[in-house]
Amino acid sequence: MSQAIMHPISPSKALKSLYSSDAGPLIRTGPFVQSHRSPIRFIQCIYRSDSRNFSVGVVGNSRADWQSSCAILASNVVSQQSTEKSGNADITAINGHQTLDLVPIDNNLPKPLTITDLSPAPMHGSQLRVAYQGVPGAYSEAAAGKAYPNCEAIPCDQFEVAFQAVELWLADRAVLPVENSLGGSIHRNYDLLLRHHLHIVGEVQLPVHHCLLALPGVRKEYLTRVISHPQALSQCELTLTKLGLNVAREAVDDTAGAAEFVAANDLRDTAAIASSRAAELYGLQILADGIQDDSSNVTRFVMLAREPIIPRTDRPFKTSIVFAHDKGTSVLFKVLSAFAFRNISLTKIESRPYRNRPIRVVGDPRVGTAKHFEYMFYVDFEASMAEPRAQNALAEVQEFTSFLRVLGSYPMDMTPWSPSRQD
Ligand SMILES: O=C(O)C(=O)C[C@]1(C(=O)O)C=C[C@@H](O)C=C1
Repeated sequence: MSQAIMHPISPSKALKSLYSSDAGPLIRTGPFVQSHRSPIRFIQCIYRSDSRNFSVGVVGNSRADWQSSCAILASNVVSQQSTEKSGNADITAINGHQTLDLVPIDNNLPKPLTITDLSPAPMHGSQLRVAYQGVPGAYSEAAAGKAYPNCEAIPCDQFEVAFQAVELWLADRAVLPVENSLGGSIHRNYDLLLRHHLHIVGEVQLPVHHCLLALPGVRKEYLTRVISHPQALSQCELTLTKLGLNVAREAVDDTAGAAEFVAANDLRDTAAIASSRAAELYGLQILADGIQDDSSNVTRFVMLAREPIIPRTDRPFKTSIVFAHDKGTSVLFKVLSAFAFRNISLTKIESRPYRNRPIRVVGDPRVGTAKHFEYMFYVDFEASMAEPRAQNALAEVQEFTSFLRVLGSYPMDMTPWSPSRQD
């Protein structure tokens, strides 16, 4: 990962680039995007091209088309690889349909995306550019480095800007926290996943080891305030009290930003909760090490890209979906049973307000009416969209839902567990 300190991208910079001539096209794709009972159109990005363009192959309109395409793509791994090795440029029509004339005429035509290409390299030929929220020394920067070693990490001042950076081709990927084992879900990113149309292409789980940082020479007794990201404050809540730090706790945008703020403003009464890398970068001393309330404190990040990856079955995959339904929470059990019957484990369920229709009024107006809150449900399950059982489960889920979108089907982070320090 690039070691240079970079300044975060701000919303105005991201927007300006929208109008600059060299900004690439904003292309949105979405497999399984279904809205209010319209037929599902199964779309898959199957070809990639040179620098700025890529084609989207429309696989078909029916679930059967999608299923057989997935099966064909999965079973063609070997034959496709050997075709490429032999230099034969002929491409078999997918699922028997003559979808596109793909015989290359010159070298600028789109090149086929190979099935092994789980996470395509940057199309501009340089280092992979990975947007994250925060400043250098933030845990999100470390997560970007774990997800994409040797990447160029691009700091952004807000989560929203990281999404825009990818959409506007300023970055190739975004790496964003979605949940922490102590602090819980990062709701903002769940809402942004729905509002934007990026695809989840991977996940990383990062052990988070917090330090209490202050200017050199400052002692705990001088402190009147501790500042950090709200997640970090909540992850260290009990330990701060045990350390006798019953002082004001103030939230700022990110942990490393808190360290930078203490250093830049020469604050001798304020400490920051951040990583040891932040201490190094901003010249602070470590007053206390490992102050998270649980030693196995882990944050889960997702990697986002403009294009989905092709799901596989030769390694553990996870799929993330979001859905809403017309009949309130009463059908939630039926929806979830679609997974239970197929022995598919759910690893996460989250609900957020259904902002299009947050309230449903029920009951008899003569007696009184109850106001039920409506929700969007986010579910992660342990299966790949290339597996028929996952496709069948989603077909069943679709029967009970008014909205269903697959956010991504991606390899699970299977890094061996080591709660030792990683920051
Ligand atoms: O502030 C940072 O360093 C971040 O990367 C953000 C963040 C978060 O949003 O949860 C990431 C990991 C830690 O859980 C604490 C904070």
